[in-house]
Amino acid sequence: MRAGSMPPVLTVFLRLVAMMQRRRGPLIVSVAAGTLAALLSLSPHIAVALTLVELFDGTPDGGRIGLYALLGAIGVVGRHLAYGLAMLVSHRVAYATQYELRRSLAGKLARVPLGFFDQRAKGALRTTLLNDVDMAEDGMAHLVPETLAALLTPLLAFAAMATLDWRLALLVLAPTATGVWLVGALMRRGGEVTRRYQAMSARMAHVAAEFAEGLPTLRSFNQSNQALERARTAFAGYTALAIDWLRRSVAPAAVAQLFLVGNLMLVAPAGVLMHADGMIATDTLIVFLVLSIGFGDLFAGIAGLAHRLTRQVAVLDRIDGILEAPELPVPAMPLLPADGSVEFRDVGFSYGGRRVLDGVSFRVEPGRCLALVGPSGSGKSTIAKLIARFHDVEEGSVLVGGTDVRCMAPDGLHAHVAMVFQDVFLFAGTVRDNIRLGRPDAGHDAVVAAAVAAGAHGFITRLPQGYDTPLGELGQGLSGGERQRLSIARAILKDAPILVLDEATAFADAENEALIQDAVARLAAGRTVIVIAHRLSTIVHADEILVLDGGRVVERGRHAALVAADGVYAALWHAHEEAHRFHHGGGRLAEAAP
Ligand SMILES: Nc1ncnc2c1ncn2[C@@H]1O[C@H](COP(=O)(O)OP(=O)(O)OP(=O)(O)O)[C@@H](O)[C@H]1O
Repeated sequence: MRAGSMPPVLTVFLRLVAMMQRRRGPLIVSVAAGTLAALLSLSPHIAVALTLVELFDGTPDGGRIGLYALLGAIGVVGRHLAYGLAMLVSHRVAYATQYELRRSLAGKLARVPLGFFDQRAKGALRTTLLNDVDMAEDGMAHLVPETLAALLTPLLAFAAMATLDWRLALLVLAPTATGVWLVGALMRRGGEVTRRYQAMSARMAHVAAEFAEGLPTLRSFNQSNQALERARTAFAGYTALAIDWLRRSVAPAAVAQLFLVGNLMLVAPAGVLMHADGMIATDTLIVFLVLSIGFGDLFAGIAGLAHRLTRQVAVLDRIDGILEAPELPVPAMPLLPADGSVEFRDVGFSYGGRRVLDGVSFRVEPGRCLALVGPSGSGKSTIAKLIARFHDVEEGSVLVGGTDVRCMAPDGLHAHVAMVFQDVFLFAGTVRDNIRLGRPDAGHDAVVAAAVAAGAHGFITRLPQGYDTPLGELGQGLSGGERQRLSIARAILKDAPILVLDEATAFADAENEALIQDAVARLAAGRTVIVIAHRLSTIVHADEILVLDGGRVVERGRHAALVAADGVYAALWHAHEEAHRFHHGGGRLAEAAP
């Protein structure tokens, strides 16, 4: 937490207030109405006190007693009206702030480097945008006004009591103040436990999701016992932590609660002694006895409020984690790419201090094909991502169309580069909308032409509503190959001069593979292609092959020369030939590039 040694409750409170800062006026109205409501909650006590005073007077006046009863009743009604007003105003403020918060989060996500999404699970982002913002709304609508009212009301009530008799007023306050201090101490200790509790909940959610999604695969490999064990451990850990937390906090919380409402135990004997000594009048004693009961109630909710505030810590941390994420600097006068070339000049790059690319240089002329080959983890995908500026390089430079990507506006760069990755994202919308992501203003004919070229038209027309068929979330109901062909149709429609391709056929079946290779060949024709090759047969005609190992270029050249050199590539090639001795496909992608 940034606010140093400040107690977490206070920091969270101030952060919530800061979020609502722009709506200070309505916030003040809400707090004032909430305070009034809490003060009016004392009205029955005051009515009872005044009635008792009247009764002990010797000559009670029925009319006056009736008036006190009426005032008490009006107070109760007024309390509910004031509370309603406080909630109405604070919810309006909170919902408006929540909307702005979601808008700034979404806006921020549109500006952070694309590499930002590598590091976090998509589920976590969804949780922050939906659940965390909802939780923050609860914080803003309820916790801020209620906490302020819960603190202001006793202060005002105390001031009123002090005008009657300051000594008794202090006695009313003493146990409550001790209780508040205890609650604070409890919260400081509880902050760490709450964090651990939330981390454990997140871990349990992760294990549960993995368990539910992975169970079919695990069971088919007879490995479900292990997963079951992992899930059991997580569930047990969660329960143990919850019980530990309960054990540590219940007793101190009960003691704190006792102090918060225990003022009558002090005021009653002290008041009676003072009355016997003639230090206070009977009226004053009655008023204090009755009010000290109500005064304790004013504080009763404060422990609950403080606990709910501490639970906001993780929520606000996650929201701030997004809002404060660094953005890529965008040039004031962006330049445009001049052609379809791609060049790396001595590029060095690390992920969080771990070096993954070192001194990588190459140049692909417009319309040519460069293939990236190498073992898993050698840096192929990282090179592909740096072309689209998912991250900024640490050393050297990446040039697209002769222009450093850091000198371009993101829109300009993305219009110039199409990426087709194995991990196809389809959103809930029609097939047409999904293809149109490539060019939102494209007409029906252009969409169909792209689908035809991508070999997707056939299966689309067999769908119940053709191009208007709504796709379930993430394109459920389509096969892997069909999803890939939709993503190729998208890229064809986009018609960018540079294509970065993670060779998408690795997991397709034989029929799909042929279709996808044809589609990719049509997509690649006439463009600059940088392909991450998993199957060497598809890149034998590439203009240059870059062999990577541990983030360095260890060999480079054309296929024939590399095989002849008898180095790393030749070994990979022989292994490939061995594995595909009976396989006769391939060679089409690189043939398509001139
Ligand atoms: N977002 C990330 N954060 C941290 N490390 C990463 C990240 N992405 C990749 N890496 C690491 O960087 C190295 C290079 O990864 P990269 O994905 O570029 O390799 P690759 O050659 O494409 O591998 P593969 O063929 O398995 O896809 C790997 O060691 C990988 O673990």
